[in-house]
Amino acid sequence: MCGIVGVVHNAPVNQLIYDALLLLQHRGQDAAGIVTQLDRKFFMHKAKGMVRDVFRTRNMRALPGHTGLGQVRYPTAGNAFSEEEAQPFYVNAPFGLVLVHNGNLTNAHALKHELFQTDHRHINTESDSEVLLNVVAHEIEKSTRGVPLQVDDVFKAVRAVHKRIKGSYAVISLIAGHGLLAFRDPFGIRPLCIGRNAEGAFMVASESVALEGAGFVFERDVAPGEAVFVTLDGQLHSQQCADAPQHYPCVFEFVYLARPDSVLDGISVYQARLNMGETLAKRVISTVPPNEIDVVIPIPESSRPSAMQLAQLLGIPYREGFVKNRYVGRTFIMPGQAVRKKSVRQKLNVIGSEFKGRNVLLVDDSIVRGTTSKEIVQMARDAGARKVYMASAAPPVRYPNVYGIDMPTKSELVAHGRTVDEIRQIIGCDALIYQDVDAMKKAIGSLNPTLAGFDASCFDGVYVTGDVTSDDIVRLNEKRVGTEEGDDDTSRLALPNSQEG
Ligand SMILES: O=P(O)(O)OC[C@H]1O[C@H](OP(=O)(O)OP(=O)(O)O)[C@H](O)[C@@H]1O
Ligand SMILES: NC(=O)CC[C@H](N)C(=O)O
Ligand SMILES: [Mg+2]
Repeated sequence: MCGIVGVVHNAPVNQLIYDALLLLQHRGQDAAGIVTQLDRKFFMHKAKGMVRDVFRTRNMRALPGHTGLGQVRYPTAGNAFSEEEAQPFYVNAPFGLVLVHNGNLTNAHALKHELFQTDHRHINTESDSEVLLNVVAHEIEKSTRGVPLQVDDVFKAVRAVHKRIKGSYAVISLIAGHGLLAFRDPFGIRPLCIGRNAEGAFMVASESVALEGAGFVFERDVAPGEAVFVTLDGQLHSQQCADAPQHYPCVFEFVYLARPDSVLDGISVYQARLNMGETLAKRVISTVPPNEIDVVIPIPESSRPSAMQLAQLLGIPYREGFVKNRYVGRTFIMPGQAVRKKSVRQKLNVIGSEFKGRNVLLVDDSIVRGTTSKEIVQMARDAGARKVYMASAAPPVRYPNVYGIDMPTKSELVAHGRTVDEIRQIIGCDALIYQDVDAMKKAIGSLNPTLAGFDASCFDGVYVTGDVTSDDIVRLNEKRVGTEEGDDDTSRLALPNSQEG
């Protein structure tokens, strides 16, 4: 996941986009970029780093114009350490296009070849988003050849794009001199919503929190497969461009990725997490008698709503036992296992008195590589806890994700090919309680019964697009492994009884 935003206004947009990106920072910490448009000229600044570091006053001054877009990147393709893969991407024809992308294409490799051989287009990075931009450019070129661009040409192009690209994509693009185009894949895997402000300006963003924070009012989600086109004078056009759209948003957005104060696809992320805490409480009762738990302690940040609800249902005190260093970012979306591991200790510190002599139930939203839980359990023991139980508001993460979450290899997932007791031994806790896959889907899905379901592939191995082959997964793995600076891939976890396949 990355965070994306686009604005069409009748006033300067640079600060609005900056503010929105700050509110989307939790979706990507690796690189950030903004493009604005004045007349027909694009102005771009992008670099590696967090929003605050990438944009200095001089950079902001150099971003004039009333239309623009931006992105915060969490790499899921290509190389996390490459500055040139920061977004937005630009091509000069047709018209001049810039594009930002949240998601991951599963056929980028084949498309890159096809673009070169058939469309005579050159891709200069390993980024799937550069491939996507070139497919969009080629299809707009085809649909408008020789005549001025009409709104229908844009939709025709998106229809063709849907047919060529596979995987997950929420996209915002600017067509120089014409307007802002946004579209979402036919399964609506990655989120995208539209808002308007009092002056009639439009903002399209990954999460509703970005709209609200920038003074816009949420209007609606972009539907799966739908394209919206906002002309430079502020006219909004929209059309369904997919043949058989079905709504399967990524369940991991609700588990971890999105901010709790966002509402995605009609579901409050906060309420989804409360509901998961409720169903998790039932699982806890059947594993550890509640009278053997003295205190419920969340692992900051994302697990708090679930832990709070769980504690309330069990009638056990909810206490803060870990203090988060607010200057350390999210560890899961950091590139490289070595840096992730070091960061857990830098990020979280114990309040010893909450652990000493107590049986504690630690609650996290998810256990992926096990980096956090392993460290945290040890920290609880070092602080004098008698028994350390661990509960995860999400089920075991057993399968690679190919739709924009950086867990491409089975071997890095602590739950892959292991029983819960084997995972418990690795993490080092006295009992380990996981959410159940169906219970999770029901807990979140009950908040919007109109959804067809969820992409929960990392939990159940079902890839909703229906076209992901094991070869695709291997290829996506190859692209990622070995790209992580300072990574100790083979020693990621000290696994006593590995059954990796
Ligand atoms: O098993 P792991 O591979 O360690 O991944 C899971 C952990 O990573 C995330 O926390 P993160 O620090 O990224 O963000 P948060 O502050 O939002 O909880 C998540 O909330 C879990 O705590
Ligand atoms: N997490 C994302 O959405 C990543 C977008 C794109 N695949 C990249 O790696 O830059
Ligand atoms: Mg966490």
